[in-house]
Amino acid sequence: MGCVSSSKDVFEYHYDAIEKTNSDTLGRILHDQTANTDVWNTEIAVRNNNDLTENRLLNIPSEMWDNCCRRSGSASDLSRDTVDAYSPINRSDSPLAQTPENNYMFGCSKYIQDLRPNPTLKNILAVTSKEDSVWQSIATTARNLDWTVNRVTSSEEALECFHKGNGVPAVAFVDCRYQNDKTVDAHQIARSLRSIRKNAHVVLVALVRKSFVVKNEKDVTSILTSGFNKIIVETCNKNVWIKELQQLEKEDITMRSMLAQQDAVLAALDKTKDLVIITDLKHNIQYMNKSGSMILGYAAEDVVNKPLAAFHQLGDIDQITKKLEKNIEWDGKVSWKCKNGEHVYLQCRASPFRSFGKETTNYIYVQESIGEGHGYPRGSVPSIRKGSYDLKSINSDDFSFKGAQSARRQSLAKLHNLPLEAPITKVISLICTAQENSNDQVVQILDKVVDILRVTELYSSHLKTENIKYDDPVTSDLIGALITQGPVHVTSTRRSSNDSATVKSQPYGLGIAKMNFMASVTPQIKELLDMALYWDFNVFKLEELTMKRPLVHLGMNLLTHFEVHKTLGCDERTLHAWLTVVESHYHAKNTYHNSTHAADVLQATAMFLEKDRIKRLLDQLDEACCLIAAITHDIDHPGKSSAFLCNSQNDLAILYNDISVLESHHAALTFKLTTRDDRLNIFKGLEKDTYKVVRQNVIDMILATEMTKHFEHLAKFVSVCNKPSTLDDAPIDGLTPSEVSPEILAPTSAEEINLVKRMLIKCADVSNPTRPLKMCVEWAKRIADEYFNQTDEEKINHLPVVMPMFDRATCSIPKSQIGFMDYIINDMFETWDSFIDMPEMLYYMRSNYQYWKDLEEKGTISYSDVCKMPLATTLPKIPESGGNNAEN
Ligand SMILES: Nc1ncnc2c1ncn2[C@@H]1O[C@@H]2COP(=O)(O)O[C@H]2[C@H]1O
Repeated sequence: MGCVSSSKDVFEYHYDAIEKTNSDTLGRILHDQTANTDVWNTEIAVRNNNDLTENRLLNIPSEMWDNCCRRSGSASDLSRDTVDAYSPINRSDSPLAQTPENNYMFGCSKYIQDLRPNPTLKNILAVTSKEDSVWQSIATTARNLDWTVNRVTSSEEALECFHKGNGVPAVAFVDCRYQNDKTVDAHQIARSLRSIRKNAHVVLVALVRKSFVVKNEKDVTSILTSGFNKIIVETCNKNVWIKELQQLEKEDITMRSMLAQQDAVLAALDKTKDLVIITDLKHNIQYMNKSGSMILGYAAEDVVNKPLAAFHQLGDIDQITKKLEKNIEWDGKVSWKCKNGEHVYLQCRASPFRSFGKETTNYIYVQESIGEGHGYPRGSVPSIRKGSYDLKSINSDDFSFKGAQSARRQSLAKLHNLPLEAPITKVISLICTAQENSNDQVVQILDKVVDILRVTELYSSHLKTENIKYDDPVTSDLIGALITQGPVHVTSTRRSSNDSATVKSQPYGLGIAKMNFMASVTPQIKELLDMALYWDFNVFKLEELTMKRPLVHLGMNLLTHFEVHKTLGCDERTLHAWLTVVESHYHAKNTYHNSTHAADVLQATAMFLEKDRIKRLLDQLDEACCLIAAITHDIDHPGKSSAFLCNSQNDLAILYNDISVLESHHAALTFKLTTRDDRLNIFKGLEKDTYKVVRQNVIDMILATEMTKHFEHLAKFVSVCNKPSTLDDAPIDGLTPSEVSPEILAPTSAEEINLVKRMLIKCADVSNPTRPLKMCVEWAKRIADEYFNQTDEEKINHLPVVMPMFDRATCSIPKSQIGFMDYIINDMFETWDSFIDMPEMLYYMRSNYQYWKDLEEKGTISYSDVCKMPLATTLPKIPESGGNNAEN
């Protein structure tokens, strides 16, 4: 049997396919682009005694029969001049429209043989004005083979049969032997028939005289191009008709069944909510279903034959197509460009498709159906999606819990129909849609998911000391205390008689601010401040050199470096006065929460602000806010935790209703102090609206330092901000910034920038474990000391002991540091480093961690042990130095 091809290599390919598939009905056509005329150049290969030979038979003008595909008969058919042709697969009105580049093979015999033709299709219409012995032979043979045969005598009657629509014959035999017969006009019948889409698959057979085929190639072409599929030479030999009819049944009618099924599949694809795209091997779109058109907003003609990449938002289309070309399925999120400029981000499965044989013929992209308004540009999803929340069909079993679930989902469905645009309602809708087609187990799990999502504090951690399994009790105490809001719920409610929150250290007084503050500092301090923008800056040395006034010194240095006074429109004198007053409101007696800690946080903040990524994101007003927040974030810290203040019913806890007590106080006091005296009011020069912005920003950042919200802030930052930057030059996952979708790019919205600023101050606030070892250990001792003081005071005053493990005599300092780093520091700083790129910070973090681990292995190391210990001085140098070496 044969195949059709316009080029030798394709022919050979086809030859191979025939051999591999044992096909006896393969067909293929190539549009001949080399010819000037628009023709379908066809060749036929014939298997004859297992040898394949190639014959050129016909060139068929494509304008007459645009999707012709020719198939040879068997060798014996050819010898008796039977020419078969069929063309049903690629009608121009088919969505899979044929294109010059696009070649379709079809008719793999195995595939066809597997398909049983619909018996109602064994239905012949004989169109002839003369019922002679040839017709009788055809009719009798056909009826013996269980065909239904009807006869009409004119073109009009024949067309009426097709146009009526009921019981359209599968095969029409048209008598073409009498060229002058006006009652049966073969060309008119063929053309009228083919002009109606539903008749595209009717097999039209021309009954001709032998002389017609032998002598008249032009007429053969003319008959075929008018729409006939087959030309059969007249004969009364019933064996020939048996063979023809069997062949018709086995191949042509089956092909028609296949095509009907294909139409049904295409209709189904048009009805599905999923977005379906089919491409050819060159990744040009051949088909997009109606959902696709509606979701993306393109008409079929906008996309057909266009490269898929043109509708793709991400630069990773190459990765997808490369996988497909290796015959590997691809599963993931794809961002498609809509006609209106928006884009939709859909879960997509892309698969290679083999029509037959071993070679891929197409690629199919199926995008997960998602509910109304979820991911689609607004207004672009038409009523096709209506009813997608009809949940009646889900689990209509009589189990009562299912009934309850169903009712719940129905009420959720109602909720989704409200014009709510909140992301969480979209997410819940998506889940409900997913539940529609899920099994009971998945439905129950998704119900739980919905329950979790319904709580408002989506990002807040629900970690509770009672349900976290900590490695050791010190960690449990520390992390539990840090992340738990409000008072500790224990029986004792006795109020502290010695409420340290009311005890403030004396302010230093304003003094006389010099215009050139730096000129007044000692050379030693000046030298130290020259290192203010290095990560190993020694803030303890500054504390010592400035007699515990590091904040004013470092503050003046860094605020003028960032020209904060210019941004705020104030003079240096005001800046100095303000810093002096702020520093005076830090409690020098606190071992940790004193102005040295504020200076340390300020220094870390300034370093972060110097990072390229941050510089590109923040403007000067943002920078000023960050620095101001860092300076004031712990102002008037009593050296006790919020929990302590709540438990002791401190005035601040009462004022702030046990909610974010300390952070609220730091923020409120910052503005109270700053604005009550013009001489230190650094905001005095700001416009009203700008002041509002600054106030909001500073408050937001100070409140962000509250550790009970740590996981909430971190999760938000990770989910929203930790993406590649548009402005980064370095390739991101192999993509250049221009190839990366805007939606996965660096944050730009005000809210996203806020998340970055929150993360920035949070990291600065707890950066001490990422400092050089000497400083890291000093901070660890200081915070532990402060915790011990609190425990002591709690015990003395019979208050609930917030962190009982933090007992000066017994607490293991390495354990406390390992716990703090395991739960709070390591993940946060890995995340932050991946955003700002600060290798020295990570280097110290990791080596300090190892230091604590090594110590821990030696057994319990108490506070006094750590105080006595000489520090390891042989730490390896950091790969890329962030500055001088504080170890020295
Ligand atoms: N090295 C450390 N070890 C244990 N806890 C710490 C350490 N550094 C900071 N913290 C805690 O983290 C908290 C961050 O917010 P605060 O400054 O209010 O109080 C801080 C301390 O309670």
